[in-house]
Parts: sequence; structure tokens; C-alpha cells
Amino acid sequence: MLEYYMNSFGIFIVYKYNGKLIDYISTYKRQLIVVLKKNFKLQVNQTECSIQIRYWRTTLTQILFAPLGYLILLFILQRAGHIRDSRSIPNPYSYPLDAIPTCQGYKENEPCINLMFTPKNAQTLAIMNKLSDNNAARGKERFTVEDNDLNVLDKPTKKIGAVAVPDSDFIYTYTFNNPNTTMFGISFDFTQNSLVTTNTISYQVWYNYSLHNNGSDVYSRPLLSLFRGLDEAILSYYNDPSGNANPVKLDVTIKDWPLVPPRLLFDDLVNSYGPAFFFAAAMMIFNNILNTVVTEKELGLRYAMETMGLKSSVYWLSTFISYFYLVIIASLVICVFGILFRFSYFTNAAFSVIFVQFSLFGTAMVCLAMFITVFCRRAKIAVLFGVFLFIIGLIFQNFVFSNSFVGYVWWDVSVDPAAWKTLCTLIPFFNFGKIFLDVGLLTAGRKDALTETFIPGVTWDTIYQKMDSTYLPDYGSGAPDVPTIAVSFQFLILNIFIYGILTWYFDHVYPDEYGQRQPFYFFLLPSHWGYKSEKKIQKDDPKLKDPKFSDEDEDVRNERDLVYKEENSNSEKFPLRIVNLIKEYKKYPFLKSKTDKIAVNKTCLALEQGKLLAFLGQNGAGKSTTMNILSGLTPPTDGDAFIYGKSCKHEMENIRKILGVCPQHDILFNDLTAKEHIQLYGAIKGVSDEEIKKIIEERLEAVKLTKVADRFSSTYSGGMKRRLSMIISTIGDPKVILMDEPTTGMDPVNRRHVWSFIEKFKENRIIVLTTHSMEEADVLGDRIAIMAHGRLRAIGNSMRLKSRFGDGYRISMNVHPSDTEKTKEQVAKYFQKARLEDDTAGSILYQLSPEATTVIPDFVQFLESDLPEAKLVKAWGISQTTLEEVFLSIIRKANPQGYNGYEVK
Ligand SMILES: Nc1ncnc2c1ncn2[C@@H]1O[C@H](COP(=O)(O)OP(=O)(O)OP(=O)(O)O)[C@@H](O)[C@H]1O
Repeated sequence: MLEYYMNSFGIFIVYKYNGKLIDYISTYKRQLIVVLKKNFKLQVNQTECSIQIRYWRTTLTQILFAPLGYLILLFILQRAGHIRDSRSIPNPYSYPLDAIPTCQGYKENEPCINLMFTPKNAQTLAIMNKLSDNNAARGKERFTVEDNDLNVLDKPTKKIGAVAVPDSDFIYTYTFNNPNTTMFGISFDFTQNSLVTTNTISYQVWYNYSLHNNGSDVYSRPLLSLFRGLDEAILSYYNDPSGNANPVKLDVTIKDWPLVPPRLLFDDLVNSYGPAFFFAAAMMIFNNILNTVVTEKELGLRYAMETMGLKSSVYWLSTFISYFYLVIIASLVICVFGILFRFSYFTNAAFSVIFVQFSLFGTAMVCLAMFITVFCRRAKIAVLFGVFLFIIGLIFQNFVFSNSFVGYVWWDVSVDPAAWKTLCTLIPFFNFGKIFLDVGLLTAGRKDALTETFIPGVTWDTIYQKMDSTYLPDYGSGAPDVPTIAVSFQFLILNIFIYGILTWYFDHVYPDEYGQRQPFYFFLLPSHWGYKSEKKIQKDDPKLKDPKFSDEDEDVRNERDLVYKEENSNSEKFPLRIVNLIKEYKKYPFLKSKTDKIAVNKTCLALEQGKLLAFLGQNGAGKSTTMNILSGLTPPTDGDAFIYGKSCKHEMENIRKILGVCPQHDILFNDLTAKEHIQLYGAIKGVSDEEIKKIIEERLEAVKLTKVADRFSSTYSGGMKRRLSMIISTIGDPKVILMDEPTTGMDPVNRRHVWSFIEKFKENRIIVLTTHSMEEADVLGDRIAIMAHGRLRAIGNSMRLKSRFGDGYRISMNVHPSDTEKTKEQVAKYFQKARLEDDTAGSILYQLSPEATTVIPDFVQFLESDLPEAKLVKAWGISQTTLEEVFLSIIRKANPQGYNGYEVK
């Protein structure tokens, strides 16, 4: 049978009988739409509230300002680059060669040697003197030519012009022993060709480049000056060895070619900085995911939605979709503005190819961010990690993919081991950088500066073709085997799937603050896919029968026996059963530690429908832990709890459909109103629109929140937040509601409104409530359970607890002070063991033991009689011990060494 229903999130079809699958799909769809709507609201809903406008700006930053900002920066850099490249120098300056500079040593004015020469003979000395003369004529100091003996180990002690040394080995050893002391070394070789009687002079020059060149002297002018000087000296010497002829002069000038601006300017800066800049743009969305998802986890908001029945896969899918559409818009912005800025990267490639490239990269980064959030518990840590990754990625992109020489080295045969590149392909920005390099080369404009062959650009055809080897660097072993762009696209798609699946997997198994963790093989269990339930608690568990508590209270033991009996029968009398529940918080999984704590110790409880159980206990007694186990927030160490026959250990998914939870700390979205909270949680639970409207009208009114229903919860007081949390726990009319201290921080008036709401709401339901207010437990509790040190110490209704653990009754009488003794005699006739607590000024107060309860009616009869002794009593009153006194007496018993507010066990 098909059933339709409609609400503002769409039309939902429920196939009632055997229609599990259709039901599942419709729930999935409904939840997905409502969570997407919530995400969208938090991203872009623009009302008069400043917080939402702020989110609107955050969204704009991710999709428009950041991509556009980086594009503008690239544009400015590229323009500056183009201006530099398009300079025209039709008449380049010509540089005449100067004199040989004087050496200056490693530090300024340090002793040094200008020139060392070998061999030492008349010819070389004459040539050196000529060199010195000519150099002086060019405006420098005349340098001395010395032939003193240098020691090969000694540093120079003064500035030496030219010095003769024994041989070229000496030059080598000297400069090796005394680095940066000598500017030039010259080794002459004179040979006489006897056949043609010509002289051949060859010389070898050593030049200390590092002492002179600062990178701007592309011609090495000191060296050229030395060549020119030597040639002049040699020519002069051979013209006239006596030295009387005019010296030979060689004037050399150096001039650059005229600089003509290129006809096509290459977008070199876009290509080299693009991978880093576009990576930075994608990191905006990446960091926002880390922050938002981990904050939702840290504040327990995700847990709150899951206790309402939200499927974790819906949560991840909605997160993915919410950011996927931002990625698409950001990619469009990049492509459109890239074309408007006329970057050849965008204009020489098919729009769709580049759009797919940016979209795939952005989507892979979204999945990587989601994966990282699984391992972060605190938003601060997640954001710090994001910043760390940002810096690493930026350095990586800048270093690796700014030029093809480093960018393609990964695919050279020499890269060992090859597993490196496989590992790198798991990083989305590695694949993106590689594609960027490929596309950059193919769209750059000109293939070759000389032949002006134009590159093919990028189309859907080119992405399947191997890169032409002319674009690729040669590392000495032939062109590297670079995969096609299409293969890199496939890697990005693979990244999306890998990180998507890993997010889903680790979200189930990685231990977290909230929720139950699954075993690592959970996906192999049929129960995970909804086929059959896992094994339940063993009904004949001996620990259940014999808890080994010698001091266990009689009522608590009876409760244990009752639970044991229930477990062994098929009775449905107690829809809530807590069976030997144990929770131990361990510091280390398999080791014992002093800080290990048994928070719940073998608790057994059973509750009927229509009843409210109030948990009382000192701080740290284990109340919230018990509630957390019942709500699926934390798994029990042993034992189990059953709600309408379903195990809290294994069937929480099913229990959530009939469970409402008001946790101890308010779990509310700061930027959603009370109404929106009810709409969100109502839709997650599958409540129809009409029902949601009714809840908003009736229940918000019942707890006096109607007037602030449209205000953001961040503006609520503590008591208002509690009331909203309490109402949220009643959405979907759950059969069992868990309320952890629901009235904390409420004023007495509102507390009474809440009490009367709970009192009415409890009909046909089970409510478990923890409180520190004895009055609240007394007023609301059909049964009251008192806990201390993880153990149940007493259970029963208020009367039962008072009669079992109270000091009985108190009787107070007012008489004339002179009648005090006579009245005391009358009291003694009825109550032999009554304890006199006060008798000052005719005000008599007696404490009666519990055994005296049966005599009280007779004494009341006496007081109301016309007997003269009765007439002495002007006013009287009988009261039972308060619940607070009962509580204190139980806590005292549980803490024999005394209880001062600190837990001692
Ligand atoms: N996550 C945890 N890790 C370790 N110990 C914990 C954890 N949660 C609770 N405990 C410890 O378990 C004990 C029971 O804590 P629980 O919160 O259940 O007490 P409670 O009765 O709800 O106290 P309160 O009235 O203050 O809310 C305490 O000693 C507490 O320190």
C-alpha cells in the first residue's frame, strides 16, 4: 500500500507494508533536503540579523572574493612581467673595456694578489711590465711585478700586483690553501716552431669569479680586460722585445643587440604561479569545511541531529553537496574571469576542460577536508591543521610545479622508487599542479621562439594525447613518461571516491567523544545493512544473578531479581529495562591506570509505561553516564539496556525512532531560531508540517517561549535554552524521553510550567529524568532512584523511600510554657521512644521513629478530643521526613568516611 504525505520539504511516499526500501529512500531524501536547507540557511540566508549577513560574506569570500582576488593578483604580476618583457632598446649602450681591476681580497682592503704568473723568465717579466704600464695608462694604479718567493701555505701579507711563481701546480695549491686571496692566475707556454720560425704563445687564465661577479656582469668584463691587456702586452713585446717601440693598443667595446619587443607575450607568471595561487583559492573552502564540520562535532550539534534519527551518511552527503555547489560557483568565477583577463591559459583552452579541471580539484579538496575532520575533535586544532596544510601546499606547488623541469621529474625513469609518484597521486593538489603544468605548456602561445610554431591549445581531444616530447625536459634518459591530462583527471576523480569512502569508513570506526564506535570490519556485518540483529545479552548471565554487593539494599536487590525474571520471560510489562549495566572509563584501552573510573556499576532497573523515573545522586554518581548509554552517546562496557525490546548496544538506529533526548548541555544552533530548530528536528524525525506547526504553537506556549520563537537561540538566557532543548526532546512524540537535568537554571515560575508540561506529556510514555532538585523528584517522580559511586543505592516511590530511609515523622505542638511538662507526659503515654528535639518557650518538637507510625492516628484522635489535657495544645502539626533528608542519609551511608562534595571512591 502506498501512502503520500506532503510537507514543505517535498512530497514523501511511504510504502507501508514490506516497503522497507521505499521507506528508507523517502526518509533519506527527507533528511537530506532538510539538512541541506539548514546548511544553506547558515550559509546564505539573508535576514536583518547581522550574524547571517556575516555568513553570507563568508560564503561570498569562498566563491567570489578569494578566486577573484588571486586572479587579480596574478593579473597584476603578469602585467608587470609583460611590461618588462615588452621593453624596446633600439640603441643598446656600448661598454668599453676598462683597466684590470685591483684585487681587494675576500673582505675589503684585505691583503691579496692581483695576478700570479708562471714561468718566471725574461719574457714573462717583460710582458707583465707592459701589462702593468698599459693598465696604468687606463687610469688604474701601476701594479708592481715581483719575483719574490711566495710560500705555498702563507697568506699574502700585503697587496701584491703581479707575482711570478714556479709552476701552475703552485697556483693550484696556493689558491687551494688560501681561498679567495688571488684574482687571476696566468700560465704561459712558449714554443718555437723551427720549421716556419714562428712563435706560438699560449696562455691559460684562472679567474676567481666569486670575488667579482654579483650576477649583473653577464660579460665578465674583468676577465675580458685581462685578455685584452695580455694580448696588448704580448703584441708589444714581440714587436719590439727591447721595449722602445710604441706599445700596441687594442680598444674593445662590447654592445648588446638591439632589443625588439616580442610580438607575442608569454604568460609565464600565470603558468609558474598559477598552481600555488589557485591552490590558495581552493583552501578557502577547505578551511571552512574543517572549521564548520568540527565545530558542529565539538558542540555536539551533529550528535543532537543523530539522536533525532539523522543518518550519518545523510550528514556527510549534505555536507558534500553544500560545499560542492560552492566549488562549482568558484570554478565558474575562475574560468570566466580568467578569460576576461585574457590569460592564454584560459583563452587557448576549451572552457569546459578548464572548468572540469577546477571543479574536480575543488571537489577532491572538499572530500579531503571531510576526511580530515573525522580525526579532529576540536575546531581550533582542525583550523591549525588547515593552515599547516596551506603552507605546505603552497611551498609544494611553488617549488614543484612552477616549471616543467622539476614538475615532470616524477615521471623520469631515474625517480626511485616509483611508489613516490603513486603516493603523490593521492594528493589532489599534486594532480592539479600536474594538469596545470600540462595545460600551461599547451596554451602558452608559441612553441618555439625562433620558428614561431604555435601550440595546439587544449581541447577534449588533446587531453587524451601524450605530451609531445618537445615540451618535455630531458633528464639524460630520454623524455619522461608523463601521463595524459585525461589520466590526471581520473586521479582527481579517484581522489574524490577514495576520500569520500575513507570519510564514511573512519567516521564509523575512529573513536570519538560522542556516539558508539563500530568494529573495523563493521561493513561486513549483515546487521550494519539492516539484515539481522546481533547477539543480545545472555539472559542467564551469572553476574546478573549475583552482583557480589554484600551491602545491596533490599529494594535494589528486588529490582535486580525483577529484571532477571523479566529477562527470562517474554513479558512486555517493562518497556525500559536496564540489565546489569557497567561503564568503565579507561585511560588506556588494555592497561590499568589509577585514573580508570567505574562510572556505572551493575545497575538493574525496570520501568513501566506511563511512569517517570527520577534519578538522584551526588555529583559524579553516574546519572549522566547512565543517560548517555540509554541515548547511544556512549557504549556500555558490559550489560545492556533495552527499550521496547531493542538493545541500546546493537539496535540504537531503531531505538532512535522512538527516543527523545534532552542532554545535560544545550545543543542548539546559535543561528537558528526556536521555530527553525523545531522545523529542522521535526523534519529529521519525519513529522508532518501540520504536526510541526502544532508543536510550535502548543508546546512553545506551554513553556512560555512563543514570544521569542523567532529569535536566534544565541540570544536566549540559560533557562530559555533549557526549555527549548526540553521541547525538542518531545518532537515526534517519542515513546521514551531522556531528560538530563531539564530544569537547571530555571526560575521557580518557569520550572512549574515545565513540570506541568512534563506531567501531562508523560501519559503512555516513559520519561527518565535526572535532577538535583528533591522537590522536582518528589513532584514528578513515580519512581525515584538514588545513585552513589555508580551504584544504585535505593529505589522506590517517594513514600516508600521516606518510610524506609527517613527518620519517621515529626510532631510539633505549641502550648503555654507552664503546660510543657504536662503535655510531654501525654506524649510519653503514646510514644515511648519519641525523641524530644526542642521544648523552649512552649514550642515542643518530637522526632518519632518509623515504628511509631501505627500509633499516630490514636494520638491525632487524642489531640482532637475534648479532654482537658488535649485542650492545653493550642496548635499542632505532623510532618513526614523530607526527601532531602532521605537523600542525605543514603549518601552518608554510601560515604562512611564522610562526603564533602568530592568523590572519594
Ligand atoms: N568521558 C569521561 N571520561 C572519564 N571519566 C568520565 C567521563 N565522563 C564521566 N566520567 C566520570 O564518571 C563519573 C560519573 O560521571 P557522570 O557525569 O555520569 O556523573 P553525574 O551523576 O551525571 O554527575 P553530575 O550530577 O555532576 O552531572 C564521574 O566520576 C566522572 O568524572
